[in-house]
Amino acid sequence: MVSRNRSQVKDHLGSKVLNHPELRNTKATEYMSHEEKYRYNLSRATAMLKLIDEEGMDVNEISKVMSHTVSGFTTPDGNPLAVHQVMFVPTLMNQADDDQVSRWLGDVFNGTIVGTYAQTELSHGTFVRGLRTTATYDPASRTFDLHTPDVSAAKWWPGGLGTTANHAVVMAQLYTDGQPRGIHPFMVAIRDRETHRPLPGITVGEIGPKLGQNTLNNGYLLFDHVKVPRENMLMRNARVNEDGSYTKPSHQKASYGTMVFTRVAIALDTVDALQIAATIAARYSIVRRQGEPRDDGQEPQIIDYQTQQLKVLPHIAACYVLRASTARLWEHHTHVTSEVRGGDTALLPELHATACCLKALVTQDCSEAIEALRLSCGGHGYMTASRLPALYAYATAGATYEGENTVLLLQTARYLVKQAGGSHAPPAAGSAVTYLSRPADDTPFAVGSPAAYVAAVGRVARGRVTEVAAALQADRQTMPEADAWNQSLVQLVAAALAHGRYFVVREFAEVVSQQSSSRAIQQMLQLLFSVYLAHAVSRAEGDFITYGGLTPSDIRLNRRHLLRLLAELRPHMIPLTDAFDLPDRLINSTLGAWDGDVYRRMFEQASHSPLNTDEVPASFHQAMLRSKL
Ligand SMILES: CCCCCCCC/C=C\CCCCCCCCCCCCCCCC(=O)SCCNC(=O)CCNC(=O)[C@H](O)C(C)(C)COP(=O)(O)OP(=O)(O)OC[C@H]1O[C@@H](n2cnc3c(N)ncnc32)[C@H](O)[C@@H]1OP(=O)(O)O
Ligand SMILES: Cc1cc2nc3c(=O)[nH]c(=O)nc-3n(C[C@H](O)[C@H](O)[C@H](O)COP(=O)(O)OP(=O)(O)OC[C@H]3O[C@@H](n4cnc5c(N)ncnc54)[C@H](O)[C@@H]3O)c2cc1C
Repeated sequence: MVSRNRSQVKDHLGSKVLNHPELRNTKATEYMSHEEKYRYNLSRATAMLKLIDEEGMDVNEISKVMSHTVSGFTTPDGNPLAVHQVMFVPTLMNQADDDQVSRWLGDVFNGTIVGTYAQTELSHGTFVRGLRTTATYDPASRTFDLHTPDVSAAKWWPGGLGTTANHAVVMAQLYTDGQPRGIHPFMVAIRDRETHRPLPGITVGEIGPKLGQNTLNNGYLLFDHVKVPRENMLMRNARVNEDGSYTKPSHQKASYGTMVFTRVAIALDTVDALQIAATIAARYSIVRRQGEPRDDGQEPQIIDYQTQQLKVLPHIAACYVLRASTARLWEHHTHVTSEVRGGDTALLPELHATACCLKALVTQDCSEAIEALRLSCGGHGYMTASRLPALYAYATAGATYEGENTVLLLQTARYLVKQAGGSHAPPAAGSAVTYLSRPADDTPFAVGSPAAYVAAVGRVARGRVTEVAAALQADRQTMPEADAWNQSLVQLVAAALAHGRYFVVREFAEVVSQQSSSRAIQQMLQLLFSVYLAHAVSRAEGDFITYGGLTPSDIRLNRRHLLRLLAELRPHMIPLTDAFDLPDRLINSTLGAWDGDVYRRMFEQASHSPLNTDEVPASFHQAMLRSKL
């Protein structure tokens, strides 16, 4: 199938998804019960899966239909099949051997097997090595015994596990030949394929309400000595032979591959949520007029307040910059994964380090930005029907799942300090860390020069990383490793974020320089880039003085420069958000529709409140009168 660019995919989806017979008629779910919401979202998620199958979509296209933009329309309260599609299927494809793939994938694609990715336990999420579910091999029966030693080791969180999945990839501590072999993946049937009842030895259920995505259907799972055939350990990487002998994987962390993939997918996808929020806030900021009338007798559009421009416009620039860098990461992931499948794992450490820091940077920036955009819509931004609360709930979940952000930044920092100290294999050509082994870029700072800003961002990253690497090295001489590491945690996290910021701006600088289709587009990209850079400096002025070579006078100039740039960007705000190409039904917000008919839509949504059905609700007689208030 010919690969389509993002916009073409949306056009294609526009007809396929929005007009799909089982998807086109949407219902308001706000007043549904938990169970009704689940049923509604599950039936729509199933229709989407069928569509993916009928269309024969490749992974890039699946990523678009599973994206937040589309899922807000198909499964507004969370997709109970998301983890099946984004984690379970990719795990089978990348970690099952060829025999296993041919054994299971037919049933996965015909919908007989529906799965989840069961890793996190009640007492362990971050520290994967600490998981306590065991898989003990018995050569006599050629089975693994899967067991949950106590309730704190119950699997807790997996999406779709609650009531949807009948299989799980279970991450468990492997014991064979009496030896612990670390965490490995096992394909486990948890519910009967026909009756959907839990299989013997399995306790399973749903964990309860959350901040958002309540139909993601997160669940719990316990095993009471459940026997699993030897052939159900995923064996593309490590193997357990019939006699119990163990063959190591080609890379120690090969079984963590699904997490790398999902981090990349989350980074890419969270920008979609930001694009929706930015479109809503931009449109509302034009429609909304409030304040002392101006010379023309009209109250001002709120976007003409300088403070409102600062709340909205830098986040539109961020949509462009983060979209470009996460798309590049996605391409890089595809390349490295094919190398790893061919047995060459040389690029894996850096991919892991980059995926960790971009997932963290993007989810952190996007959740902060969406909250700022929600506040920019005043009271109406607090309404569920604005869609902004749900967008925030979605983005902020990304800061926790698939590796809590602080923990992921520390993984990146670990790689960076090793590179800075020369104790890691030297980076490959084109690596994102070569700047650490070169002299600092001494391009002098000048407002108005994106190249000078990029150089300063690079000096901050270099300064942060080398400083913390030196502090760590010094502490290691006087205290145990764990204490030395803990002593530097805050600075390590800051160093990893600074490195992530440098990655992002370098990638975008390249995108701008390679753009040749139109001078006007290039100028617009340059303006967006300038806004992003000036805003980045304004958010971390101390860093740019300490490490970036900026003076207090540069900082003052940058503040003024940013405000001038915002005024320059303001007339382009609507075309720039229209260019995200988001149909109203995908935006699904009272405040963010293309025609700007905000107030009529707000009344229309209020008419759905069940409390408005009767002029005097029954509760008045039942509660208020009886209690003689
Ligand atoms: C054709 C059909 C195909 C289908 C394809 C479908 C495609 C769909 C596509 C796209 C969809 C996009 C849109 C959708 C977007 C998403 C929607 C989201 C919906 C909801 C989904 C919710 C999902 C959430 C799921 C989860 O949360 S699962 C649980 C995740 N858990 C974690 O992430 C735990 C975090 N902790 C860890 O990862 C580890 O514990 C640790 C912190 C890394 C430490 O590990 P460990 O203790 O084992 O490490 P050490 O022993 O200390 O060793 C460290 C060394 O190891 C290296 N390392 C660590 N990890 C990795 C790795 N992953 N890879 C490589 N190397 C690794 C590290 O660098 C150290 O190396 P050293 O050299 O320094 O020693
Ligand atoms: C909506 C949602 C969906 C999920 N879906 C799935 C799923 O499908 N499958 C699955 O297996 N899991 C899933 N999870 C679980 C998720 O992956 C974990 O919650 C996540 O990895 C964080 O782990 P934790 O809960 O143990 O956090 P904790 O590690 O307990 O974090 C608490 C605090 O401790 C800090 N901390 C912990 N360790 C360190 C350290 N070494 N250094 C410094 N600070 C540290 C953290 O920074 C954080 O501030 C989901 C979670 C959510 C919220």
